[in-house]
Amino acid sequence: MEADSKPKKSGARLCCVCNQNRAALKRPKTLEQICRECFYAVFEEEIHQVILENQLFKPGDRIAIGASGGKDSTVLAYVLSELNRRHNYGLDLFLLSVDEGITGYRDDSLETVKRNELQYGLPLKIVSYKDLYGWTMDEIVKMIGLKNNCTFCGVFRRQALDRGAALLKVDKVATGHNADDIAETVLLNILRGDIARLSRCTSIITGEDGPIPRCKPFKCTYEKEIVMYAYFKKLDYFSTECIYSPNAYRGFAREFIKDLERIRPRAILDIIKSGEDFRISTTTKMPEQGTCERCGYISSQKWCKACVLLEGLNRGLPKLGIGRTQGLNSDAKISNGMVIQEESVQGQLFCTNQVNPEDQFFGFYICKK
Ligand SMILES: Nc1ncnc2c1ncn2[C@@H]1O[C@H](COP(=O)(O)OP(=O)(O)OP(=O)(O)O)[C@@H](O)[C@H]1O
Repeated sequence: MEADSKPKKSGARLCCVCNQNRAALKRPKTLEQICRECFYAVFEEEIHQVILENQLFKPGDRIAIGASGGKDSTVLAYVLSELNRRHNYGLDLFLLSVDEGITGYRDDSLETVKRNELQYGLPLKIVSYKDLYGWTMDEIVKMIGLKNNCTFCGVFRRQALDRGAALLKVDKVATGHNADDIAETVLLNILRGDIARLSRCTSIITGEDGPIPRCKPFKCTYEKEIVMYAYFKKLDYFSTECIYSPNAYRGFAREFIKDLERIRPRAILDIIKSGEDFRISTTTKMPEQGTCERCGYISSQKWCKACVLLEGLNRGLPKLGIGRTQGLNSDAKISNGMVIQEESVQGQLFCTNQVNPEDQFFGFYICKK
């Protein structure tokens, strides 16, 4: 009889990486049986390689991590701090949070970010919709209901992150968008017939033509692995879904991808790859970037989307900015550097040259009536 040279451990499998320790989990991305220590190592090393291959950062860069308190951005803050120390990236890292004003959701998740600030020793900056736009999401939802509220939130958050990043004077914003998020967005853009957007959603760095570029170090990182990492490392994160996000269409795309992943884990990376290849072959052009005549933020239209949405809110016509924005964009007139609407408006718009010295983009404020 042949002698069994393998260590006997009551039916336990060995880690396929170190061949020493007992496997503690099956890696969702590769289905390999792996021990915890090796999982941490491969998880972090893959992110490090993505950062190097795509030259996401330069020594001396100031980087704001978009910190929502959720699993993705919490793991991102933790892993980036670790890699920065381990590999001497030479980065100055900051946490940047946007308070959308959602009671029972963002207020709680911001408490988590405040703890992360202390746990990881990263300075935190919080900017709020209320201060920037005069409206909280609670107030917006009260006015417009649940339908379409994600449009307001998404547009405002994008600008709010840029404005917070400008206050921190950072070179780049890193967000926790993961491979599942990107695959989902690829599918959604295809389903909407919006091939032109595949370029932006699959790019690991975006906004290089805008005020502050963004990057996604988790572009190739699977959501399930992020959850496992956070769980095993006992990271402090907030795990409730937004109370205002009944985005059914995205939900279907998400479920579809999860089903595909169960059958074939590589499907997630393959969808992203398909999105990238579409990008190469498409001749569809994105609109040219200019600046919003009202607030100075980047825009391909006369007015940026946030100004159009705000105008609707302030005029008590919240649907104004949903869908096509052409009307408002052709209505606005400029007089002495101020934007004047032809019709009388319920909520008046005031433009001012008194720019907050710390704020590079906005030279106006809007008073809500
Ligand atoms: N309120 C916010 N403040 C700062 N950054 C944010 C905020 N909301 C989202 N982000 C950034 O955008 C990324 C993607 O946001 P999304 O809303 O898809 O959340 P998510 O996939 O649940 O991520 P997370 O688990 O980090 O909340 C986040 O990982 C984070 O980096």
